[in-house]
Amino acid sequence: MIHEYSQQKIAYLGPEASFTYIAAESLFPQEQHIPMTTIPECIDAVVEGKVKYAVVPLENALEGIVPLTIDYLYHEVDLFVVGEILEKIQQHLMVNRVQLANWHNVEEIHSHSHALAQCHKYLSYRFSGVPLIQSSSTSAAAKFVAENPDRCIAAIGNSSSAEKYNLEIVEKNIHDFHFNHTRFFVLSKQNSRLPIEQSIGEPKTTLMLTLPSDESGTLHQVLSVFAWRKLNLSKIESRPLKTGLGQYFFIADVLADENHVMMRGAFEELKSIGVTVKSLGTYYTYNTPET
Ligand SMILES: O=C(O)C(=O)C[C@]1(C(=O)O)C=C[C@@H](O)C=C1
Repeated sequence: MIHEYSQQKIAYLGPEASFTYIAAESLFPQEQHIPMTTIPECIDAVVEGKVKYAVVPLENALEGIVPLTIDYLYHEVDLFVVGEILEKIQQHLMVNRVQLANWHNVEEIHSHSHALAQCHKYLSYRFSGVPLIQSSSTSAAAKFVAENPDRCIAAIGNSSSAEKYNLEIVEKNIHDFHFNHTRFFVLSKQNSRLPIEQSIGEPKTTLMLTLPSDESGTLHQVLSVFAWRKLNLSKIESRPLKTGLGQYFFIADVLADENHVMMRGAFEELKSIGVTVKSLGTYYTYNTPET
């Protein structure tokens, strides 16, 4: 019997050659990559069943969390994380080849807000006063520069964008700190794990914790639930609940499987102290080739 391979659809923050595209392409080289304009559009595509998975940025080593991703997962949808991709981020300054001779005098610099922030020191030293224009992604910025050859403008992004949109890199590695990596989530409707080998490290579980309001010592209690069970938290961070000042939920990454007996016990104990626990599932980490 002949089995026909049918490609799965993977939504990503486009257009092609964004950092998110590189992450999606590295983990799903055989699948069909569907570009979206915003992170919520990527996430909604999974909810609506238009794609199997979405790849979205979650956290950058220099700039921290991507609030839109985590807030949308908490407030708007019920999805699971089935994998995590780590990617090395190198930012370059690029211009249209038509403007190559004028690049020192660029009138605007376009990029994603995270990318602009990762190059803050460089930009204020070399291009003080030049307007920084936010785009929906680094590759969208590169595409914009390619489509406007008569304007003396630059984009910040990766070398794939320069290649894809036929731009010239005029300054390489302009990010302010050498160790620049971004974490991406692979999201799915099913609480499962990706059937892909070559993962690195231990299984990780991401939890969203909502504490009972205004009770002293609750966060301390929450931390001790994990501490005495020797459950290692690799991250804990708060985000506003959007119900008023001083009200937060917490995102915690635990280096353990959610089905482990210690984790089950932790969930029970958290419930008993009034904490609402939403698990986004247990998943493994994958590296992009150059990470
Ligand atoms: O703009 C892109 O290329 C993206 O994939 C988005 C994004 C982000 O949201 O942080 C991803 C990685 C980099 O940190 C910069 C931008």
